[in-house]
Amino acid sequence: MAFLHRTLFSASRAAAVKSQFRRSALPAIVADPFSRLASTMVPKLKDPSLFKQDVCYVNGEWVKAKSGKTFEVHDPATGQLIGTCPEFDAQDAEKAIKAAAAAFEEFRHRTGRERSKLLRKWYDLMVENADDLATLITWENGKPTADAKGEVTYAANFFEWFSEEAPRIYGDTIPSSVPGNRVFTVKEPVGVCGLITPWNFPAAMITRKVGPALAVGCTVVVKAPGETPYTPLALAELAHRAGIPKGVVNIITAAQNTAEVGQELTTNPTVRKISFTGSTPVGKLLMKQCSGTLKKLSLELGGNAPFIVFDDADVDLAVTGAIASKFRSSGQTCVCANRIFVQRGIYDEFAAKFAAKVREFKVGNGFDQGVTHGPLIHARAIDKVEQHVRDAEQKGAKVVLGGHKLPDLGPNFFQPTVLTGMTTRMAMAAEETFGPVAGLFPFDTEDEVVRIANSTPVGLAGYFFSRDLHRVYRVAEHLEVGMVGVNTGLISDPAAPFGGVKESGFGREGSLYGIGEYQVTKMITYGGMGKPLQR
Ligand SMILES: NC(=O)c1ccc[n+]([C@@H]2O[C@H](COP(=O)([O-])OP(=O)(O)OC[C@H]3O[C@@H](n4cnc5c(N)ncnc54)[C@H](O)[C@@H]3O)[C@@H](O)[C@H]2O)c1
Ligand SMILES: O=CCCC(=O)O
Repeated sequence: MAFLHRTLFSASRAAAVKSQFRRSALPAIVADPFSRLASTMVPKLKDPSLFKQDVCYVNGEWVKAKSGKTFEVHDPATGQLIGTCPEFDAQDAEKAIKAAAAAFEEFRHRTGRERSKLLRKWYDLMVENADDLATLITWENGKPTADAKGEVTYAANFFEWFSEEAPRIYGDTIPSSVPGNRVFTVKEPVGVCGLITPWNFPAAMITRKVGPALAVGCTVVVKAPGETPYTPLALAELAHRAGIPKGVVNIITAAQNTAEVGQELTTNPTVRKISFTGSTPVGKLLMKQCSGTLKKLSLELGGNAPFIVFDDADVDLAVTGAIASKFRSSGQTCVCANRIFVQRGIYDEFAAKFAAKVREFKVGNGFDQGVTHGPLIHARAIDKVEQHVRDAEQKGAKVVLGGHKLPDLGPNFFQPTVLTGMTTRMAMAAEETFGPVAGLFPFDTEDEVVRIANSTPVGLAGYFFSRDLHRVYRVAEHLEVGMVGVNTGLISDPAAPFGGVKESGFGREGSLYGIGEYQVTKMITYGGMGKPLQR
């Protein structure tokens, strides 16, 4: 666990990130894929063949969109073109679904041990190619290299975890209430799965779904996010090298056609399961679309995490936890602290220590040395952050630190911001900011803060800091969330069930619970059994 935390979260601050940018001149090994972009800033890959341009991975082959259409992908730090990707449409997606359906007939009958070995091989390849995967993540997502490396480790660990689960899929023997009957259950793979993932963890959100799906014998069509398609396509290349049979993993891309491809995945009767990570409005739409064919569904949606610091907490520990939870990936994770509640007796001390830590951040291009926080993903994200800060300011909050865009760095950069004097009338109290803005809300009593913490339609993660054992149990039990961090701001772990309640969705990813999301339970009754032996 400690290792995971180190790799995931503190690496960006600790490591001196070596700049990987080169301008113009490209050595021979970086020949084809980058050649037409030679005048832009191009990061160096050790293995350039991991950069897949203009092709998706379907039925074990690299294919273009039937229409020939492509969309552009831009570096969020520089705005420069990274490359183009196929604009798949419903027909292209249908081909991928057919490939997955054909592969399912064979793959479902492989033994758990065989599937385990395939996942393990894929894991090994991710580890071997970690530097290149991290480079792709930083390039298209913007997070600093050290954080991107942390994501690769986190992502690969889902394959490792589920490779270990694959050979251990058990059913039950059930005592029947009917004399002579024998009742068993077997766990079967649900079938072809449509997996739709967001840009904030270009690798980990995919492996967290694909790992359990393959472990139990499902086949998948992954719709990669239009903002960050190259990391998923590199994963597809590694799947190919790992010997994953053709059609078992298909990775497709779309930007403008996203809704059309989503419609195909959610309405095609061959697809038996949809797993989606993204915003609550899109999750609701996909659920509606799935209702026509009653697909099994997992929805990992938006949050609005309360982070509560009681006056009996270790303030320094709480500050460290709040920094990690709030500013991970520049605030762009669904489990980031969104509302930081601090009990009045320690409010000023906490605010001062917290702001001092934020002041140490270095914002910049994720490839640059010493940078701890990168850009946001796009202009829409910047607009939302700006709106939340201005709204809070107008309603009386004090901007202690930051509060503005950083146009000198690029259009997608925003200052890490600390606001004090927050109240529940402000937009940040009700909406997920998804950016580097920490609003500190004062509170007086435990009852009050738990009531406010729960007064939101979503419930993904919640955190609190306290040294009172009774309070620890009480508050953990009363928070209406799917995941609670007590005296820690970091809860993500492939071994732990990840998921929400209320409008944060349902289903659990990672852990042994993650396996069940891709299975159906079949009950078999054998009648007329159990007669006594004739002596
Ligand atoms: N609970 C979690 O595990 C989790 C993880 C990451 C992000 N999120 C949430 O995601 C949101 C941020 O990401 P976003 O703004 O990109 O979310 P989004 O819902 O707009 O997009 C997420 C993914 O869904 C795809 N998508 C969008 N509309 C679609 C449609 N009609 N049909 C099919 N696919 C469609 C997008 O291309 C993208 O790949 C936040 O609310 C965040 O909390 C949740
Ligand atoms: O943003 C959502 C996922 C974050 C995580 O897995 O820690």
